[in-house]
Amino acid sequence: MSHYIVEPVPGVSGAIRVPGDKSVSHRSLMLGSIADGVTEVSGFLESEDCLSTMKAMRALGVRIEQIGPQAVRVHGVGMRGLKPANHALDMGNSGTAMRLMTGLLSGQSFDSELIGDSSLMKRPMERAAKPLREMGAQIATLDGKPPVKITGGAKLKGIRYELPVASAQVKSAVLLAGLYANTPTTVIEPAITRDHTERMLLSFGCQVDAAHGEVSLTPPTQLKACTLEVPGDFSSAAFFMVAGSINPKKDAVLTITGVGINPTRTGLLDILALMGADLRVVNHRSAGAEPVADIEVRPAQLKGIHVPEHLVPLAIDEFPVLFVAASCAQGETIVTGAEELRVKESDRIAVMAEGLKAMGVTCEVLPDGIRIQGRPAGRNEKDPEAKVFSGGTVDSHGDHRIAMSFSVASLRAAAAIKILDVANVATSFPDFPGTAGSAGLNVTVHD
Ligand SMILES: O=C(O)C1=C[C@@H](OP(=O)(O)O)[C@@H](O)[C@H](O)C1
Ligand SMILES: C=C(OP(=O)(O)O)C(=O)O
Repeated sequence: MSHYIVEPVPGVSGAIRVPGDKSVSHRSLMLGSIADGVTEVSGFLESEDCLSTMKAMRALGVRIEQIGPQAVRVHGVGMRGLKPANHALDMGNSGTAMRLMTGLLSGQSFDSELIGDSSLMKRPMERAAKPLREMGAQIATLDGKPPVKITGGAKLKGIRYELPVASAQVKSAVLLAGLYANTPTTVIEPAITRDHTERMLLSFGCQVDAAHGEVSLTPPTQLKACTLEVPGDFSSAAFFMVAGSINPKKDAVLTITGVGINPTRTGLLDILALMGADLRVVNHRSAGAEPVADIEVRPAQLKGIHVPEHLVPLAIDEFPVLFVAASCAQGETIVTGAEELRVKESDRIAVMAEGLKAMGVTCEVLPDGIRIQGRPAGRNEKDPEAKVFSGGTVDSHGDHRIAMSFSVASLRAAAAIKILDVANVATSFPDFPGTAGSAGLNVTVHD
């Protein structure tokens, strides 16, 4: 099992680029595959999660070429052109791939089975299966978990579905099945979640209307291939936003270039601003349907806050690294309304609390969040170099975001941090140690 050794460093600075957006990359393969014509994708994230989706689409008969670094060409087969795979489709570590594919495969004429790694096999799938069954799909799960078995040939009807949890994956699964329904489908969200599916469907010529927390899709006769540009992943940039904020190097600027700043993803910008961070979003431009900018980060003394609950879904993958920021803040940070963190690649509340405690941070696990005491008692709160973390060994429990978050903690650690079970960092950020190194962190991989 591989691990990281992360040595303390004087600070981070300079300009870095993070790899392509994972959510957008998955969707580009799925929609490109069922479009008519050839879809070219640039900035594609060649991470294990997206490669699981690529393998699945290939197994369903789609020709996908990797035509250069981060560039793929998808030879769409049309909405009715997918072929049955001759084996179960392995979605690896990816909840997004499994839930979106459940929606897409519900509308096909053939049977499919979806499996995944040991983490994914424990994650809840009924949340997607339930509305899809209401549409007429035939889906079986095992005690609500994978394998997900989809019986083909169902005649789908459009539904009006009120999501019980704020989930872009469930919303997207219903919309993808809605492409194959005989009437329009509407999804009502309890809170705003990422809208990449809606934006990309529009790029493929599909009619999607979104307003007042409702998204409606009119089933198209075809999707038209297009050219897609994938922006840098905000969730990967998040590690460096926190690194630049807790940076012990005075007056340093860390710039992350080409980051997707879709407002349904940027909750961390708002949360860090409330904590007193100095983040500047500059050089606004767009990558097709997605807004992009550069983000400049300067060190700041953060203060603890109660994170507003409406920001939780807009920052859902950023909480592990936010907990690192909160540990460096003055005073207490409270997160509530975030029970979804318990059903990600790991229980991110429990696993982060375990690691923070192992490094001397006082925190209390709540059923739906956490309470973190910034700065362990007795430290000089005025000294930007005060060490917040003791160093030592933490276990990521195979969760990529936990491993990267504790790497960022090294900036304020008294000694090296050994992070266990880090291979899954490649699911979202294949060269994290390299990019982290160019910002000034010292992350080495060991077997
Ligand atoms: O739709 C997506 O691409 C994603 C949605 C979120 O999951 P939920 O929908 O389960 O909140 C997020 O955590 C995941 O990393 C990616
Ligand atoms: C939760 C995540 O991904 P997924 O649900 O696709 O496994 C993530 O990347 O943090």
